[in-house]
Amino acid sequence: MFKKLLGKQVNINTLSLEERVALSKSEPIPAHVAIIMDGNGRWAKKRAMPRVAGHHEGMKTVRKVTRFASDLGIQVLTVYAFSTENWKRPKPEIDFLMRLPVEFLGSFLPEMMERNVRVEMIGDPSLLPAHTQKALYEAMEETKHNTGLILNFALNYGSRSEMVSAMKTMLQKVQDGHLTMQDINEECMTSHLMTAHLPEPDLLIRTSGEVRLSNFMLWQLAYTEFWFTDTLWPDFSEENLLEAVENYQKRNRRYGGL
Ligand SMILES: Cc1cc(N2CCCCCC2)n2ncc(-c3ccc(F)cc3)c2n1
Repeated sequence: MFKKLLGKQVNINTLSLEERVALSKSEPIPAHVAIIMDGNGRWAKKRAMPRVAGHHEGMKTVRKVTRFASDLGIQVLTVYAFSTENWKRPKPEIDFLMRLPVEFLGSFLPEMMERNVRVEMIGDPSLLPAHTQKALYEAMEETKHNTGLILNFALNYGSRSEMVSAMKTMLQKVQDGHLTMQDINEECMTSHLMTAHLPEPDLLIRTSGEVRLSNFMLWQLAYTEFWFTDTLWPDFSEENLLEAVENYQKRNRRYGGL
């Protein structure tokens, strides 16, 4: 890929990662990047390892990508860690997955504090085990004043249930006289979603070659640029994230206009 540098066309494949980062930071960085982290089971299967080994490696990739996103100046990184549909998986796998937030936060929280990263979540935490909820709430409480990257975990999250919940709240407000029918519009709906305080995603990345949304942020992704890669999530690198951002920066977003 070629980029303009000081008036000259530069083949970025000849540059170091650091040089490409510096070049990328001279153009608009996507404020909000959302990632559907697929391919963990396949990664493990390719190595004749149990599925949970892929999930554990995938957790390390979350740490690596968080560091790089923070260095790039991305403001919000939303990662789809557990969907409402994932409860259908075998119990031992769910039990393992529910321990990953505890391990991640236990080991990475000090560095996130150093990096001024704020931990947030979207989804319904009430069904998560007590130890998972405890780790989450403690991390959100400890990082709530941080003003750097927002690391936003989608946990027990499903977009359709999020939208139904928003509609029920708006309907209740109309019944209670706190809203009128005229108040109900796209902005009102957006303000009743779990992501109301966040910018809409500028870039969605999905790994492992799957090309679908899987009930993820369906309302919020209306004008988001999509970037799909065959790379399995545990193999996803800083280079892959940079490539997605460079590709994003080449696109001319029209939001439906000309
Ligand atoms: C359920 C689950 C699964 C999970 N995977 C690893 C990444 C690939 C996708 C599925 C498996 N990861 N990775 C990190 C977390 C996490 C969640 C909340 C939090 F506050 C800190 C870390 C996580 N949670």
